[in-house]
Amino acid sequence: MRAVNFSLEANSSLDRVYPHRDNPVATTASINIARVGVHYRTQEALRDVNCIVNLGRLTGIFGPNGAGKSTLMKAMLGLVPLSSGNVLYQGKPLMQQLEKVAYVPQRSQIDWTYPATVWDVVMMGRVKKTGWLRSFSGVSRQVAKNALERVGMIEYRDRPIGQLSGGQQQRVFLARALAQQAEIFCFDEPLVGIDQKTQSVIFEVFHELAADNKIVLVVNHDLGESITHFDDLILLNRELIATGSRQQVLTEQNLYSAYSGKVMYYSDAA
Ligand SMILES: Nc1ncnc2c1ncn2[C@@H]1O[C@H](COP(=O)(O)OP(=O)(O)OP(=O)(O)O)[C@@H](O)[C@H]1O
Repeated sequence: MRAVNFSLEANSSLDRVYPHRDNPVATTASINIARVGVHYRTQEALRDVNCIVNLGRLTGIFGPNGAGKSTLMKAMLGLVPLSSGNVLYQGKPLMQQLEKVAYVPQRSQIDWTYPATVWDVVMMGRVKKTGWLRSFSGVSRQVAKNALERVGMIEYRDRPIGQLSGGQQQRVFLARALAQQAEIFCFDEPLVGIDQKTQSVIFEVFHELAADNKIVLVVNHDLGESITHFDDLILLNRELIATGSRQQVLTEQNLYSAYSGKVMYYSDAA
């Protein structure tokens, strides 16, 4: 596994644990999630969530099953309605800037029987730049080719997506996200049901995107070693339990609060 830099932020831990509430540290380039609540009919899925997603950081949304992780991501992107609060990016509602977002939903929400090749799927990532009725430019084709090469899937370009393994399918959707040339990358459970090679490729790309000053937000539930890849965490259980750098969030107390009891997690503390 690659070496991970565990340096702590300059801010004090209290500043970072609830940054939005008490010590706003958001820059205009961050995503600022303020007092977000979501209801599904009468059921409250999220209550009063306040946090910041910083650019240039790999941020994970963690929490137990049913904690509202996917709901938070969907609410940010307008895929489920907010019952309270707002989500701003660069000081303006994120929902009015969705052309800046690449979103990869959970595998279970994708129709793998859809008759599309790997190439078709990645070119769909260019539609926002090109428009539906325009033919794709040479630039778009080159961007798509580069993206497929980046994830090691170029030789599968003519393969129907339904004929790929889970890991290969995830890499194709990662390539589609790259082809979008977005500012904000949102992935819902990209590590579920994938092989080790795909996991390595995914994290390499995530780190490259963060190093390129993109916002990279990932819903994940695995508290194993892969958690060490994340710079910042948002720990949820229907409400915000903690947020900040990974080291600040991964405390026994926070995990106890989120998981209602003792939980095993990977610790990189010395
Ligand atoms: N479309 C929906 N209609 C009604 N309830 C929903 C809907 N989507 C999610 N829920 C409920 O909202 C709560 C939060 O769900 P969500 O999928 O956001 O959690 P999660 O943390 O992503 O869970 P998991 O790790 O199991 O995917 C759950 O109780 C879930 O059953």
